[in-house]
Order: sequence, then C-alpha cells, then structure tokens
Amino acid sequence: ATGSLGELTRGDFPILNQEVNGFRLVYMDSAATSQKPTAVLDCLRNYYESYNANVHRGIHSLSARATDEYELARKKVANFINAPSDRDIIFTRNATESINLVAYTWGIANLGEGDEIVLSVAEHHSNIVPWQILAQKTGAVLRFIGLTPDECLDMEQLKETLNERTKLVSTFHVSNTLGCMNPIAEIVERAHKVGAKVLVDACQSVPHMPVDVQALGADFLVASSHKMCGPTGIGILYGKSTLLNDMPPFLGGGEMIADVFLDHSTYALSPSRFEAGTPAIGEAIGFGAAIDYLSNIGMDQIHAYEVELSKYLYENLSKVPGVKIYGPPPGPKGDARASLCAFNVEGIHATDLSTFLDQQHGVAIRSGHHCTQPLHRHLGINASARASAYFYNTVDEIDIFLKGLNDTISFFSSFN
Ligand SMILES: Cc1ncc(COP(=O)(O)O)c(CNc2co[nH]c2=O)c1O
Repeated sequence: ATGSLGELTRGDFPILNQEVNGFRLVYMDSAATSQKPTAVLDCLRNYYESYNANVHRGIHSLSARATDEYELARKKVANFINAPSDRDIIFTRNATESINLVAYTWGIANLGEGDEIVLSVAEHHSNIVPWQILAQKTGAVLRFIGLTPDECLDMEQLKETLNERTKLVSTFHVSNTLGCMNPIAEIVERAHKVGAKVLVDACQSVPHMPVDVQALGADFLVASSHKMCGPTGIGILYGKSTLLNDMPPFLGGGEMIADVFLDHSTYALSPSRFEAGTPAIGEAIGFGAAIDYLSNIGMDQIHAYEVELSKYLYENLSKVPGVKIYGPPPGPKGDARASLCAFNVEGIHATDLSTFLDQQHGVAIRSGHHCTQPLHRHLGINASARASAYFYNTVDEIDIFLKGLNDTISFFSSFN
C-alpha cells in the first residue's frame, strides 16, 4: 500500500533497487541476514575515510575519535535493549560467538557432572552445539523441551523438567523457523525459582520489536548486528554485571588485561575482559548507525508493521493448495508470530521451490534446514522453504512471492 512503512523505507536500501534474472529483486530472506540502509553504508565509509584508528590505547586525535565512536556504539546497544549499563554489553563477532563465550567461561566455571542445561528442540545450532561441547567437557546433561500440538514451546514440559540440578535454560525469544515467541519473562521466573540462569537467543526478536532485558529478567542475551540492518562481523552478548565480572576470560590477549607478568596476568573488568585484541571497530560503529536508523523509525512502529506483514503472509500462504506452514498461526492480535513462514509444498522439494522462485521470479527465499536440523527431524521433515519479511518489504512483494509460488507449483505439478 502506498505510504506503508515498506514503501517509505525501501528507498533507503540501495541493494533492493536491482533486478535479478531479469526480474525486480524481491528479498524475503531477512531472517538469514537483513539488508543495510545508506545511513549504515555512509557511516562505514566515513569511518574508514576520516577517523580509522585503533581504539583505547592511542593518544592521537584519530584514535580518540575512533574510541569515542566505538564506545558510543556500545552505549547505543545498551540503551536499545534497556541494559542497566553499557558495561554489560560485550561486542563479539556474532550471536554464535556470544553463546560460545558464555559456554566457555560461565559454563566451564559453573557446570559439573550431572548439572542440567535445558534447551528446546527448536533451537538454532548455535544454541545447541556449544552446549553439547560444554556437556562433553563437564559431564553436564542436556535436556530438550518439545513442542505443543500448535508447534510452540511446551511450557508444561518445561515446568516438569526444571529441578534443582537445572543450572541453565537457553532458548530462543523468537524462533527462526516456527516464528513463535517464547514467554521469556515466565521462563526466567520459573528458572530462577530453581536457581538456574537464563540465556535468551534474541537474534530474531531484537531486530523486530522492542526488547527490554531488564523486563525479561534475562541473565544473558545475544543478538547479531547483521540481522538488524547492521554490518556482519559484530554481535553482542548482554550479561548481568554480577555474572560478567565473575567470569574468567574467553580469549587472552591485548585489551583484556590489567597487567601482564611473565608467569601470570591480571584481567580487566567487563566488557574489556571479553574483548581481546583489536575489535571490529568500523563494524561496531556501523552497528550503532543501524540502531540509530531503527530507533528513528521506532521499534513499536516496525513491530506493528511486521505484525501486519506476518498476518498477510501467513493467511495468504496458508490458502495455497498443498502448502503446510510450520509454527502457530498469528495470534488474535497477530503479535505472537514473526513475519516469517517456514513451509513445504506437497510433492515439491523446498530447494526446487526456492530455485524456481529465484530464477523465474527474482524472489529470494531460503530452503534447507535453517540451522534447526533437530527441529526438522522433530517435525518429520528434512528440509523446508522459508520466506521472511522485514519492515522494508511490502504487501505487493508478498503478492509477487505468492504469485511466483503458485506459478512454481503449476510448473512442477505439470510433471506429476
Ligand atoms: C535464532 C537464531 N539464533 C542464532 C543465530 C546465529 O546467528 P549468527 O551467529 O549471526 O549467524 C541465528 C541466525 N539465523 C540464520 C542464519 O541464516 N539463516 C538463519 O535463519 C538465529 O536465527
């Protein structure tokens, strides 16, 4: 519709103004990575053209400016998720590294034989494999929570699983495959009652809606810049300061020390303790520009618009003959489902669908297991297609996707 958020913002994204295979690009794979507005691209260029320098130790003007901008980016992240302090924000390479950081520091220091880590079957591999490695190292045990009939986290099973041996619950805020949202505040309350900590995988929520880590009560929370209009190569770990300053370092090197002797070293406080070596300076500053861009639009506005896109996508995709969508339908207010649909079409492999949509319609969606193989097995499938929209998409683009899908089905059905 004219004047929609998608119509008003898509001109900010140069990459969207192109044709692929002779068709105007319709990019519907933002759950994998989002596109970048000119404001972020200009910020990166300006950094490298005007004040690129190493941070924290240089005395000269360029280093001072680079340091100020780098630390300002950290403050922007802290404010964006309502963290109590920017000292609670650690820059990593991505959410995967953020989760690994917790596993290799807090995990190794606090977990032992028989301690339990509770996950769900729907977690991303980044929130399963680090815990498998940790369990092998410590003797801890992984417990997996299943799904309800409408393919959301089974909270009854979670309640039954939590016990005095539970030391960590690590789960998604929004699923990258089911699109459902976990009741994180309730999960935190129940986990804390048995003395467990909670890590929230917020990769698919922070880019799409207001997230308040203090309201959620999360002990740790991870997200990635590249999913929220920012550069790749930079992610965040939020942690409660009492936990962070009690954790051993993750990587050793410059920056993360207080003093170095030949036989030992003393360490800096968080966040420096966990940021060894030269950080991704330009990327962090670009991430800050992405947060400014999103904040100028407003996360409430972005979420409200995506709720509409989600309902339109789900309701119209579910009408296509032979389509099975995974995860729950949009709730009564629509806000319980992200603007993504993982689906299959009876008799057509997901990869054939996505290839045909790309080649014959210029529509970019994903196919495969979306790094949720255990979830796919749990659903009895080995692959799915996934269309995911962001605020720069429009209803017209969803219509192009749906028309392309119907054409694709017609094409492949002609062989049956
Ligand atoms: C829920 C969730 N957790 C963790 C990650 C890992 O983030 P990274 O460290 O920045 O890669 C992703 C990325 N999800 C996807 C990446 O590509 N397709 C996806 O669905 C995700 O969706």
